Amino acid sequence: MVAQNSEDSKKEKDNNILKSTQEVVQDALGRLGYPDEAYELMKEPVRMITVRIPVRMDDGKVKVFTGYRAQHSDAVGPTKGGVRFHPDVTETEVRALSIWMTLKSGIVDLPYGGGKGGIICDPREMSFRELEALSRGYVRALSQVVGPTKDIPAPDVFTNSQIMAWMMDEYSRIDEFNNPGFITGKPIVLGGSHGRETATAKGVTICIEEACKKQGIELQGARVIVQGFGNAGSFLAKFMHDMGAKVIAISDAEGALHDPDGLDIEYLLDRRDSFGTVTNLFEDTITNDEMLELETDILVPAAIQNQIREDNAHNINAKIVVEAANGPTTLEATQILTERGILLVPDVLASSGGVTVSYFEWVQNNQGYYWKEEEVQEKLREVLVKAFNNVYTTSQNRNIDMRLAAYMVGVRKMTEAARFRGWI
Ligand SMILES: NC(=O)C1=CN([C@@H]2O[C@H](COP(=O)(O)OP(=O)(O)OC[C@H]3O[C@@H](n4cnc5c(N)ncnc54)[C@H](O)[C@@H]3O)[C@@H](O)[C@H]2O)C=CC1
Ligand SMILES: O=C(O)CCC(=O)C(=O)O
Repeated sequence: MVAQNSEDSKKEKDNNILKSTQEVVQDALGRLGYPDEAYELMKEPVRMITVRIPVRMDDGKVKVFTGYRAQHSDAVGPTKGGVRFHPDVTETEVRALSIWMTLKSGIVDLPYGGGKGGIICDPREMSFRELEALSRGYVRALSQVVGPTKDIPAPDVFTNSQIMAWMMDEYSRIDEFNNPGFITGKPIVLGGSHGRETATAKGVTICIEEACKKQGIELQGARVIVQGFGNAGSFLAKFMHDMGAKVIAISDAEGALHDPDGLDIEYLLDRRDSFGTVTNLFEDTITNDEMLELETDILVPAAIQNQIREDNAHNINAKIVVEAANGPTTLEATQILTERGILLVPDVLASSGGVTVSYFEWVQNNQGYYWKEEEVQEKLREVLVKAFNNVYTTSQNRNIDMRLAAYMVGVRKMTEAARFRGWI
């Protein structure tokens, strides 16, 4: 009964996420003067695929997993976006995530539409061999509809460069030649790009720097809270620490650590496991909800959806909220934070560093010529600073919050492409 209830509540939350996304997309398109057809086209993915993947588990029994791939829009170019492995993945969540990927590509001006995938599984409870079989099975099931000119996957929650390597290998076998451009976030030796592993956190860092400049906050000595200690959160905590900010709290799925004098980030990075869990090594922890309400200068949700909601938004005690995660703040909470004068830098802008360097990886794969780390970092900064200021200026000029402004910037490319193609 409890499981049923929590499943229902997750479904309800995902429905709300999709509905809110559609609401803001419609508002953004309307303000730009596009016809209703533009919204009809944009409100759902053009293609939604469900796959069933049989995997022989280590105990000899076959378990059948359910996976999804949403291809939101191919108006601009191939679809692009990560694949998450998580027990709570739902079809609705993947649909919403694919719309956000179209917005991200529009905001940072990439030649892609949005895509997103997910498999309902708990990789923390699976062996290496089982994970490999699942990753390969997912690619086999989707091989007709993905590929370097069709739909290009990448890492997301609980997936990493090893999983990308297995997927790339499987696709290359099916395609009968080595095809690194099929997927991004690969290990460097298999055609991965320098800087992809840290790209999401680097992009968030650049947005924090820009937001601090606008709000007159000195980053040196500023207090920072980071929710989630995986790919996005742990590198972000490190970058903030290296830049002289004071990371006073971090968390993972098990709980949170708080030290008003600043945490020992190097030690925590050293001790975290491959799923971004570290708080289980400590006795003196607080909950994620308690952590979100601590007084701080900068709050970065870098874990999962629905963390800042109507019921806790009034208690958020930060000057800036920068969304590294996809969908951590509900629409109602966005409004409350904005009314309270808290600057919220939305996910579709703040977390777009990952897909930006994924694009660089794909370009390098296509040309077979690889860039130095400095070149990647320089290009990433150029893209993110421009995107941040574009969204910020739109928000100031139109007197709207940064989320709506980001959506206005993000919807334009896809809609213009669809118009030129004669679709709307
Ligand atoms: N990896 C990437 O390149 C990108 C990731 N993102 C987003 O960033 C967020 C984090 O992704 P990654 O760092 O890649 O994932 P990850 O799998 O590396 O780390 C996830 C972290 O979140 C924590 N977590 C999971 N459930 C939680 C809960 N209920 N409460 C608190 N913490 C919880 C985990 O313990 C772990 O520390 C996701 O929303 C993802 O979609 C966005 C853009 C790109
Ligand atoms: O790197 C990519 O292609 C996609 C990253 C992603 O899934 C995201 O930004 O949410």
